Amino acid sequence: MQKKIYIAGHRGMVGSSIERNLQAKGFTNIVTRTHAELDLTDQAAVQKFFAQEKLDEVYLAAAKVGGIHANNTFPAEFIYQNLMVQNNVIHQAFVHGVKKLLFLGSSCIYPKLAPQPMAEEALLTGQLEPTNEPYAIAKIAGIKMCESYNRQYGETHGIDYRSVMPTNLYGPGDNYHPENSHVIPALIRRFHEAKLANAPEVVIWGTGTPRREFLFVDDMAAASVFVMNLDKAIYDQHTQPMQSHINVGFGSDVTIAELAKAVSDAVGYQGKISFDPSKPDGSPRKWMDSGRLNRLGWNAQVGLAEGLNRAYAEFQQAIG
Ligand SMILES: NC(=O)C1=CN([C@@H]2O[C@H](COP(=O)(O)OP(=O)(O)OC[C@H]3O[C@@H](n4cnc5c(N)ncnc54)[C@H](OP(=O)(O)O)[C@@H]3O)[C@@H](O)[C@H]2O)C=CC1
Ligand SMILES: C[C@H]1O[C@H](OP(=O)(O)OP(=O)(O)OC[C@H]2O[C@@H](n3cnc4c(=O)[nH]c(N)nc43)[C@H](O)[C@@H]2O)[C@@H](O)[C@@H](O)C1=O
Repeated sequence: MQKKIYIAGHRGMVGSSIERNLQAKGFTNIVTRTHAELDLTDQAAVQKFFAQEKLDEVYLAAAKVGGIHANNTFPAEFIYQNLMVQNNVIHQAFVHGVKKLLFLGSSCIYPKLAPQPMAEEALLTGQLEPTNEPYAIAKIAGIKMCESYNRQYGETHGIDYRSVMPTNLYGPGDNYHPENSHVIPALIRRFHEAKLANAPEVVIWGTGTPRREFLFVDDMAAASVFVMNLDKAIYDQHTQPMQSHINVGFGSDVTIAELAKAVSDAVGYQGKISFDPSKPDGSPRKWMDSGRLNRLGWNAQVGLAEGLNRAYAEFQQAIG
């Protein structure tokens, strides 16, 4: 019989891509619940769900997610909801005999001024970026929770809980909210609306100088499935019990000004691009060292220009 796999957050950008990836590989025994059907911050409901379902594997892609403005404006929601979701899912997975779990963290776990590119060893070596510190603290707790359960129960209970740290993601299923989204969906919407309105100028938040590394979501899903299925001896050989997370990046980064030009090209907007330095820049740079994952045999496939074209096509479909 096929293993029974739960994708937490299957309606989100990454969770839906993981579901498509697994379906394409022939997996049919996939369990999902919408947020309305199962609120993962509700401990009793999560306990009941795991007791009923008897799962083999869990992809934990449900989280409270947003861009720099949302993180800065709703810090209480970001720390509370993320800690609750991951505590409930990881703990109930353990209690109900789930052997394999993959936790999705974020590149914002690393110090604001970490040496670039940021290797896994940079974790907990310095101050975090203030705009997303509460979210980052929750994500660090998730990594440490997986590691702690492995250390205490790995041998006795045969569990193997892993963590991947995605860089900034984009693609089909993204959140295109004008204020609360990440930069790529925000700019796709802004340039698209400016093109339709023949607006002479589009304003980009911040100075345009921060650098970001962008990964297309289907690459992230492929990396998640790859890491989940790595042989334990190989995974253990490339990680350490208290340094077990794996970075997932594209390999190179761009400035926000360069990104804005690339998005305007993808959308076909021909007006002026200007910057509003009164808006926060966030981290100056978050370029990940993905050498650990590359040595394990995985590399990103979708470049930024192609990924932006695909994201814009999906955005146009989504808005009808
Ligand atoms: N997008 C990015 O750039 C990055 C994402 N990540 C991480 O990747 C993972 C997936 O992110 P992404 O797909 O972009 O996020 P999305 O917001 O697209 O998806 C998250 C999903 O989780 C669900 N969810 C949130 N809270 C709950 C809850 N209490 N109970 C049940 N379901 C819930 C959401 O449902 P609903 O919408 O109904 O609330 C949504 O479907 C997250 O862990 C995120 O932190 C890491 C780095 C970058
Ligand atoms: C993935 C990551 O996402 C968040 O961090 P972030 O990397 O700062 O992500 P962002 O996409 O929101 O911004 C990237 C850069 O882009 C600039 N920028 C310009 N114009 C817009 C704009 O219109 N919207 C947004 N959001 N940013 C803009 C913005 O000022 C910043 O310099 C974390 O909180 C955390 O959640 C996390 O892990």
